Amino acid sequence: TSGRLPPGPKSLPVIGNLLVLGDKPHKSLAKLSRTYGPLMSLKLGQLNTVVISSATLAKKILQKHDAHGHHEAGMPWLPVAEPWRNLRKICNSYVFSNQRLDANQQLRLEKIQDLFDDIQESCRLGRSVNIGELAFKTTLNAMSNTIFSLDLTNSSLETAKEFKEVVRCIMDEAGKPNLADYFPFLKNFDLQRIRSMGKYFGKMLEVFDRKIYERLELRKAKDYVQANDMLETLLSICEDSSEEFDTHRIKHLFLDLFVAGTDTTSSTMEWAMSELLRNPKTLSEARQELEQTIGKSSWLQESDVARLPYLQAIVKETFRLHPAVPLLLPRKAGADVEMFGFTVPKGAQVLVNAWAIGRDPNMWENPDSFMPERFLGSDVDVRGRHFELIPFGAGRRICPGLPLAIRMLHMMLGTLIHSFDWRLEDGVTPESLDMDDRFGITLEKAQPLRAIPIKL
Ligand code: HEM
Repeated sequence: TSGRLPPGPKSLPVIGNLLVLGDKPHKSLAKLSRTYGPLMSLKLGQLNTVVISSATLAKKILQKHDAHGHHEAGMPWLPVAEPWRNLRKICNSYVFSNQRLDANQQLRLEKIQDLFDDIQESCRLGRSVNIGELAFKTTLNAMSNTIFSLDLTNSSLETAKEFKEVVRCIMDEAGKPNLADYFPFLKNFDLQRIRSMGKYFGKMLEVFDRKIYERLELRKAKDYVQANDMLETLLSICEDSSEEFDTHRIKHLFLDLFVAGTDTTSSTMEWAMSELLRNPKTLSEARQELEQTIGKSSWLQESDVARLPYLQAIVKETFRLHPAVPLLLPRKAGADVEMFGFTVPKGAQVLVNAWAIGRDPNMWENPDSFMPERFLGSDVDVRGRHFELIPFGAGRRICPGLPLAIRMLHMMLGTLIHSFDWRLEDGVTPESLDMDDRFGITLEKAQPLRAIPIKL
């Protein structure tokens, strides 16, 4: 191998290119890639980092299987979350499968109705609402309902057996009960047997059941707006409950399933509404579609979404411009990888700039404009098959919460549009609405969106 690194800016000793990142790394990296190309290398501190900024290269890196159906693409990327394979398996087959989500959609609809009631109340009082906060509360509640509702008592024997197998497999792997300990939804599954697996396990289930419910349901959504706050809460539950809890794993699990799911979904909602308020014509077209498709007075159901192409296009367009996780999750090269004559060295961190890819002028016409129409009659979706639009990543690390997030977004946004008209606060016009973003755990709006609901 030539050992030649992909092109990139000159780096300083010790800190490397850390300074070029600034507080909006997705933007600084996109800008740098216009100079150095879609395969670019930097040094973040001592860490070799390769940044991918085109759909073509993202496809190469993220796809597990190559086009010819060979088993592996042959790229030795170390999955960062290897121990989570089993968690993912559970997620995919039991928590977020379409069958399960269809079965418990009523539980989410209840939370959508709460959302409606909250807005209705503000309507009556003529007050503005904080869209992100409302979306946050709704997502969090709908998500806990979804995740904790998992009840295998009604499932076929086969499913139950399979599930048991997965649980056993997880426990064998770690040599002691651990991962499975933290799933409150296991309470519905052969509880006696699980309890008998250890004091540790049983105690965990009890504590989590009681405390998580108390805290998630009763505290105000804004208390959780900071991911760290959520984390502190969870850690404090663990700390004052037992000396033995493996806080590291708990941290991961809940970060993954709650913080990852809640902040991302609610901030996407906030972006979508912001774009609609900036584009009143789009908003009214979306409302027309809803009225024509489901009528003026009925509730939007998850099953209606398939018949609402314009609403779907709005959600896609929001994902394109405002991917909640703009750099996806970092990958690591497990060995030297040759690419287009360059070497991505072993151990290098690989970032995929989904934000830059969504705005790549080579892929998108008028890349910076909000134009949902571009998706009408196109089969491009966000499920990891079209690499110009990968807000959920792609390949085997693709976001496991995608099916839930998609349902929640269409339901929340659809309900907001279908049931109310919206006005910006005094002094704010569609043109002057602040669309600045802030890079953090998720890419969120720097200025929270407030809007005034009006009864239709
Ligand atoms: C708009 C909503 C969401 C967006 C944009 C989003 C985006 C992402 C992205 C980009 C990744 C990394 C994928 C990669 O690097 O290839 C990810 C991972 C993950 N997401 Fe989501 N997500 C969303 C909602 C959710 C929800 C609702 C949940 C759970 C209820 C969830 C749970 C997770 C988990 C557990 C991972 C880690 C997977 C792993 O490490 O293998 N996400 N998400």
